[in-house]
Amino acid sequence: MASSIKNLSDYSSKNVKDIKDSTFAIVVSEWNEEVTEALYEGAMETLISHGADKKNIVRKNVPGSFELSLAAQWMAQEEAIDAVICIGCVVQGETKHFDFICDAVAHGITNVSLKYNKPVIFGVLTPNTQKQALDRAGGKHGNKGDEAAITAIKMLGF
Ligand SMILES: Nc1c(NC[C@H](O)[C@H](O)[C@H](O)CO)[nH]c(=O)[nH]c1=O
Ligand SMILES: CC(=O)[C@@H](O)COP(=O)(O)O
Repeated sequence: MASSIKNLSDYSSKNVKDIKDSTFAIVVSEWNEEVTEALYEGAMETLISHGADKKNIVRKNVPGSFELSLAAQWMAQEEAIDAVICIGCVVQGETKHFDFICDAVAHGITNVSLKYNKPVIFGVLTPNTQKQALDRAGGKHGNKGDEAAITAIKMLGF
């Protein structure tokens, strides 16, 4: 369902797990920093508003979204981490580079979650334009960071 129809920040909080003792790693890509910082803030606000303790949330930065998979693995292998949230924004350019990054990150993050048997959330925007990115980082279509955080919480309550 397109974000234009379902706002990324609209979700049900029914039966959400108590996460006061849950630990989260948030890995943030530095590419498109204006967007990824907004996504990070959305994810943090959502986790805290649902009862997460700031001392149980660790943030790590990576240069770009392509590096999210390895960083997610480094965090997921830590027994103390219950869930990993990956934050990035890959904007279509003139070449196929966009396709390779998006494909690598989607598959890489999925593989980490399956390997370590814990939620590793794909909080990565893949817009065609910077405007589409901003619309999904706290703009008219909500905040992908909110969606990523509530997804992590719901998966912990599976
Ligand atoms: N163009 C974007 C990139 N490119 C950088 C790659 O993610 C990677 O860091 C580089 O290829 C070296 O391995 N990254 C983004 O996150 N967003 C982009 O729009
Ligand atoms: C997703 C990218 O790496 C992209 O921004 C690079 O732009 P270009 O394809 O024009 O080199």
